[in-house]
Amino acid sequence: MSDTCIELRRLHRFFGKTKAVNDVSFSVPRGHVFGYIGPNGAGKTTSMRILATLDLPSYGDAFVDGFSVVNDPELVRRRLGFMPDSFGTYRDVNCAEYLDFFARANGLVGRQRTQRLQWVLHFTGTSGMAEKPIRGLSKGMKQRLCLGRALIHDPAVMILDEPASGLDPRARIDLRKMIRELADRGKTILISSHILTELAEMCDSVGIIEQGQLLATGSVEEIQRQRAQHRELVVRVLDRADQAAGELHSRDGVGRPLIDGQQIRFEFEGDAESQADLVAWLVGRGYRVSEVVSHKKSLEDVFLQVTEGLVQ
Ligand SMILES: Nc1ncnc2c1ncn2[C@@H]1O[C@H](COP(=O)(O)OP(=O)(O)OP(=O)(O)O)[C@@H](O)[C@H]1O
Repeated sequence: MSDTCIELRRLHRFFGKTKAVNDVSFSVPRGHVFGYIGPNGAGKTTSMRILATLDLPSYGDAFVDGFSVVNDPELVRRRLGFMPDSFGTYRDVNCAEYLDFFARANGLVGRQRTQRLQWVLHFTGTSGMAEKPIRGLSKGMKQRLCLGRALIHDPAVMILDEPASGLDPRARIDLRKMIRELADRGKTILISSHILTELAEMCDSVGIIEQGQLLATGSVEEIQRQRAQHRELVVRVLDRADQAAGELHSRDGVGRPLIDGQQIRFEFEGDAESQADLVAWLVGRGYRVSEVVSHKKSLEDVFLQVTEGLVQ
């Protein structure tokens, strides 16, 4: 069994002039949760639909458990559970009937079907709702049921398109726990969101996409570390702040300084050592530095810095 379970290889999908997915490549190892993050219209759903064999690439290919979505869509479908961003549920059937229908559609029979159904109801916490009609379920419960539907044939790979959107905080935490547990049981999961912080805790790695292009991939820590080279510094001097700001601006790695009283605020590109060198240099130039504050970028800042928020 290969260690790579999901792979996008130079994937392209154009709709007329819109480059919805524009040369995207990445791979996800077996048992990992990969967060696919980007603003509206970035190309997440389009790539996920191609992985789920609901659409074809204009160019390039994608692989699920080693099988090509272009050449072996049937084999891909058997290995994959897809949860679209809006999942149709039938209002007048109950939860058990709904799941049973999809178990049958996936070819499960006899005891195997009954056992799988029981397990899915139990795992998704919907056992107590088994006999209840879907129309009375809360949004959180519907999402659990939809996750159950995607899980019913015990797929190796799960593709979840914004499953947390519209959920309350408690339901989000529950969803996160279920996804982590599925990964711990060996499933490989691709999950999308607009919000990096929503996925950061549960993902082994993330990919940030905007306007069809992958801007960054790696663990959240790696992406944060790369970007952490950019930090905001606030330096307070006791006098001559204007002059100090002018001198600072001429230094490498210093963005345009803003002056607020005796305080100078600027973007600084460098590690802790170069920050210490910068302060020593200021002191060496005769400025009396009374305070230095370094703001590390939050995950949201990192996301905003990577993407420009462009929508096509
Ligand atoms: N069938 C289609 N025909 C034409 N354009 C499309 C089609 N599907 C998607 N697009 C366009 O492709 C781009 C990417 O859309 P996509 O739905 O993949 O983005 P997304 O990242 O999933 O966004 P959201 O977070 O809003 O769901 C958008 O500009 C969208 O309008």
